[in-house]
Amino acid sequence: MPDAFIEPALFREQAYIGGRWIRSREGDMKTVEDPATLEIVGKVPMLESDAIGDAIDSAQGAFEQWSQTAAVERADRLMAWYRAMHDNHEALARLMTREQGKPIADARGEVTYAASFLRWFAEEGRRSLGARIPSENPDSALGTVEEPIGIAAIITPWNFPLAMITRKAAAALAAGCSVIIKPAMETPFSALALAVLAEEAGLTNGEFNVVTGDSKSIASQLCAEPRVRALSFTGSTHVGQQLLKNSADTVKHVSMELGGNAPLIVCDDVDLEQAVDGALAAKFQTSGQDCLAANRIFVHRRIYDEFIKGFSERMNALIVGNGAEEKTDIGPLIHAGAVEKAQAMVDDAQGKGAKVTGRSQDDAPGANFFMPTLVEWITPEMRLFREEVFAPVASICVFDDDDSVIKAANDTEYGLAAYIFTNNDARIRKFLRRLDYGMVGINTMDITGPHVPFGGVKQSGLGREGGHVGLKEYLETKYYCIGGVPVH
Ligand SMILES: NC(=O)c1ccc[n+]([C@@H]2O[C@H](COP(=O)([O-])OP(=O)(O)OC[C@H]3O[C@@H](n4cnc5c(N)ncnc54)[C@H](O)[C@@H]3O)[C@@H](O)[C@H]2O)c1
Ligand SMILES: N[C@@H](CC=O)C(=O)O
Repeated sequence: MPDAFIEPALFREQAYIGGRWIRSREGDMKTVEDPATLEIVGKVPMLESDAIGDAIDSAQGAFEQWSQTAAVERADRLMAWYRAMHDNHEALARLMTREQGKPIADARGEVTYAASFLRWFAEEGRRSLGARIPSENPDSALGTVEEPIGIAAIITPWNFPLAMITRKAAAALAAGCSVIIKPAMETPFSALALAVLAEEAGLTNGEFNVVTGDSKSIASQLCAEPRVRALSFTGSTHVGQQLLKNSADTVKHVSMELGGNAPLIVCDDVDLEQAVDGALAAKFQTSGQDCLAANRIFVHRRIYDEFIKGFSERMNALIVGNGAEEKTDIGPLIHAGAVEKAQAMVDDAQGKGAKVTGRSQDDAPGANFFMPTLVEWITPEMRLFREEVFAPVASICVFDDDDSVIKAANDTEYGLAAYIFTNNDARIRKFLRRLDYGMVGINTMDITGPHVPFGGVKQSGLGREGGHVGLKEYLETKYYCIGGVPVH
């Protein structure tokens, strides 16, 4: 049984398939640990392939009905689910902190963010409009209708255990698709809590399924299945590439939200306090484990010393601890491997001449914690320049002019988000045009929400989630031509 921090009504150690709660046939379970304390949170079933087959059958049956319901009825279900999330806001946040480790304030923010997609797509689903095409033949009427694509398989990461599911599932369900969710096995309980609330909202016929088990084999089965028409993945570029290959044989519609390597550029004309605030938030939110995290901070040489002074004072004041404590700013990393990777990347930079400051790692409050670290004089041959560190490590580069910083910022295979801090309008226009990224924040790092088209270019992904275009990922345009219709 979970401890008192977790609301028992939302806690399920079973998968949710076809409106039923399912255990594994052989009884195999996977243990989930609290990354802060290493205590066991609970266990989830390692489903066998026949259970995944059941999920596909249920989703197909559900699709045939759900796709035929009125859009307003689907909207009502999504709004009921939205309200259920709000009624259970604190319980969802606590469960997330327990299994993911993020500070409780961040978890509360994510619950609000995750629920916002349900409301947005409840509204947006009613506007999946077709079009009339002016005919070139006086006897024909031409147009398009938007049809739901079919079953959508949704595979999500551990860093945003609720929002990465609702951003996809709400769009798919609003469009008329049924969904099969495979959450990260580090954070399955948030997904299962979402299923408890989906059940309460009346999604009980296989429209919404959550399966747990071996990620690679479940993903392979979903990719190989022709009835699964869409695959929407959020996670690392490496796994995304594998899933793209696996989806080729059944020619699925794929949406990929992959890794980032965001540059954050601080020009010499800025309000320094605003830039320090923005850089701290862009780096340390979600304890640095965010696809939008500023992975490389470029600071103009003229303001370098002043920026570093303000940034490091504030960084060293961040409170590192168990996310369940209200005062915590930085929680644990997801597992020991993430700590090892961050240390190896810092060591690599130091070995190549970078300057490393910050509190000693000996002060870390547990095995999975990484103390906030500042690494200066980062250069392109260092791993911290090339790879996502996914830890509270701030990598700082210096620059002298606009052209060189734009070139350096674009010198990566990633292209998710970029940030600029400047008060010069001409510079804003130039950077906006030339930064090769899907999303650009100007004088802010607060760029997301249900209403925006979220997504990256290059190896950061394919497609967009959220906004009006988010619905399109789950719709096929069907063209029609009616002959023998005289046009008056
Ligand atoms: N672009 C975005 O919107 C966005 C949002 C959040 C996270 N991310 C990215 O996600 C990454 C961190 O998440 P992660 O560590 O969970 O990523 P990951 O790629 O390791 O895992 C993502 C999902 O894929 C599953 N998975 C892992 N290995 C698999 C395999 N071989 N075959 C099939 N499925 C497999 C996991 O169980 C999980 O459900 C970072 O790169 C981050 O930038 C991107
Ligand atoms: N912070 C992102 C998720 C990336 O990890 C978002 O806002 O969707």
